[in-house]
Amino acid sequence: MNTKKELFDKLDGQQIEKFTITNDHDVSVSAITFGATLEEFNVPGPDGKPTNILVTVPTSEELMKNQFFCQAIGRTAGRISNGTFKINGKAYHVDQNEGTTTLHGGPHGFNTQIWDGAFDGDTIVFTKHINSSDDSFPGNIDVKITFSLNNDNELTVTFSGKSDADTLFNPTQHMYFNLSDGGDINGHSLQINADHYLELNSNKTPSGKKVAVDDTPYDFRDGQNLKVGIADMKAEVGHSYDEVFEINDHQDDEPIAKLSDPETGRSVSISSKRNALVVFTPDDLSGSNFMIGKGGPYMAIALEAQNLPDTPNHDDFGDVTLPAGEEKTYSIKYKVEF
Ligand SMILES: OC[C@H]1O[C@H](O[C@H]2[C@H](O)[C@@H](O)[C@H](O)O[C@@H]2CO)[C@H](O)[C@@H](O)[C@@H]1O
Repeated sequence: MNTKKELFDKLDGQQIEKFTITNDHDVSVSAITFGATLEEFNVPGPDGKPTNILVTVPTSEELMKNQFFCQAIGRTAGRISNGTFKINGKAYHVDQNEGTTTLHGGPHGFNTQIWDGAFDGDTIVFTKHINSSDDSFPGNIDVKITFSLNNDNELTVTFSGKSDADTLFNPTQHMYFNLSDGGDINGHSLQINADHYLELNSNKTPSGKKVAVDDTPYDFRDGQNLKVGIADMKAEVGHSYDEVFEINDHQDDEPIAKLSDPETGRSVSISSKRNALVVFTPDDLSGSNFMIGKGGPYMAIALEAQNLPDTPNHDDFGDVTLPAGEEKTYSIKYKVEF
């Protein structure tokens, strides 16, 4: 296992650092301190050259455009309706960044912060103290995000939070994958361990209704080709995937989803103990300066393991409260095969 720290770029005069871990199979992971962003998850290509299976952009400036490319998301992933929620009966209102909705932690979420970075052995450790006055959520919170890679080609991202007042904590990593060698994701296949998805309002906040996936393009239980799925979605629903799947009860280490590319033989299995996976297949990501030249339609699929969004506004969505003084930790594991 090798580690390396280098300068990535500068943002507003501040140095953005890049931390890289490489394992014994030439799989490597690089994260930068702006937005706790994963810039690279490389596997050896057929010619032995590193092939990045993440779709992201090459500068901090471009990350600022807010597409959330492979960035850390928090305090709360997904949308909070009207930026309003209650914790133990007390009402809170946080800053909105999408009309009346708070998306991905609002305008000052984890993805907008410059994190303090260091190695702890082979593990990349990013920390940040975020005041309530910085992001409008209740409680001053200490957050730690770690990225580790083992010799089984497993990347684990771990989020820990501790706040001095009751707050919400539902973080994720906004991973955009493309397992091809320069193509799109149309030939990829996706399997998800989910019997239900959430019905969404026109502003993409959950209506509260959970819908069975049976006989719909939302049924990924036995695996589904994405081109077929997207075409069926467009025909039956009117748009491609930007959906919240409720993950079935499962063993802790049983993957919740697997993305595979039959053409390159690459796959990523995602493990998480939480109850949701967001799947987002943007129709066209042209216009950004992508790291690996995969511009155009269906160049990436975002897979975001998290708790069901808008949690406190729905009785049966679970609990993402972080009580004052308690520490909560969530991990997401990505196992790559090639
Ligand atoms: O501005 C970029 C895109 O922002 C939204 O997409 C988000 C999507 O709705 C979420 O479910 C997912 O978790 O994150 C996406 C990135 O923020 C807009 O809906 C989309 O139209 C924009 O292209």
